Amino acid sequence: MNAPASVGAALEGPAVRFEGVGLRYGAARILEGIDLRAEPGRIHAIVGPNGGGKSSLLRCLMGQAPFSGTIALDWPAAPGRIGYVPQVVEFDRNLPLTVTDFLICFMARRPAFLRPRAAVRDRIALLLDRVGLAGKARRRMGDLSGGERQRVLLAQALDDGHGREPDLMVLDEPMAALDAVGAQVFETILNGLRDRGATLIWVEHDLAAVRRLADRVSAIDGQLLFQGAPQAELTPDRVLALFSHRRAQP
Ligand SMILES: Nc1ncnc2c1ncn2[C@@H]1O[C@H](COP(=O)(O)OP(=O)(O)OP(=O)(O)O)[C@@H](O)[C@H]1O
Repeated sequence: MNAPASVGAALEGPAVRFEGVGLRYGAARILEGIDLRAEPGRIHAIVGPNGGGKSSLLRCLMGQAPFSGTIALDWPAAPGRIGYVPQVVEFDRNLPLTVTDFLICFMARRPAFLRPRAAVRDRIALLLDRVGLAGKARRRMGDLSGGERQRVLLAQALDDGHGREPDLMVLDEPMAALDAVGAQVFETILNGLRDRGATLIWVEHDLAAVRRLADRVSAIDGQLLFQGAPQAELTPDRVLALFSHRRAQP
């Protein structure tokens, strides 16, 4: 089987600017005054305590939450491709939706009950192999383990429907259920995208992984608490302060 031409091709990530971003749900102030800038060819991690607003910030970026302030994508040329790995997607065990059906919905832009074209089937096989799920194409989504489901969510973000990888990759705790091999697969994919020029914005709780992989980290708990290089910023004192931070109540 031939790999799509874009595997290994250069990517053109945008600079992503968040300026004074705020988010309220009714009276609840979820985010306030968030300023950060993610650069192409860099992995930008976002860390912070549960309920600190990390997923909400990604939802603002993806146009899924009514934020105030500015979020701008400065593409180097024409707007490129965006991949999004959400935190969780639940599937009913009785839903007759296989891994292949699920991926077809994203990649073929046509109903899953229509047989996919051979080229799409080949790309799905390639993607599943890449995330370590070869042989699971016919498994029902509801029957997958948590880690297997996370690998499928990663796979769907790696192909825009035309065999092209994302220039901007947005990931919400993609490693939460991965085993050691899955984490290794994930790290290889992340590093590969970064090395070829993608912009990566990555919400993560595993601070050791952030120190290992990220070029920059922003710590948020409703507001931006600190940001910079992970090795310099994620000191034991800073981490303790971050996770014992008490947010001001609205
Ligand atoms: N649609 C909504 N309506 C009201 N409150 C919401 C809504 N979505 C999120 N919240 C609240 O916003 C806050 C931030 O949630 P969010 O999921 O962004 O946090 P997080 O930092 O990603 O947390 P975790 O680390 O647990 O994943 C939480 O208190 C949550 O209850």
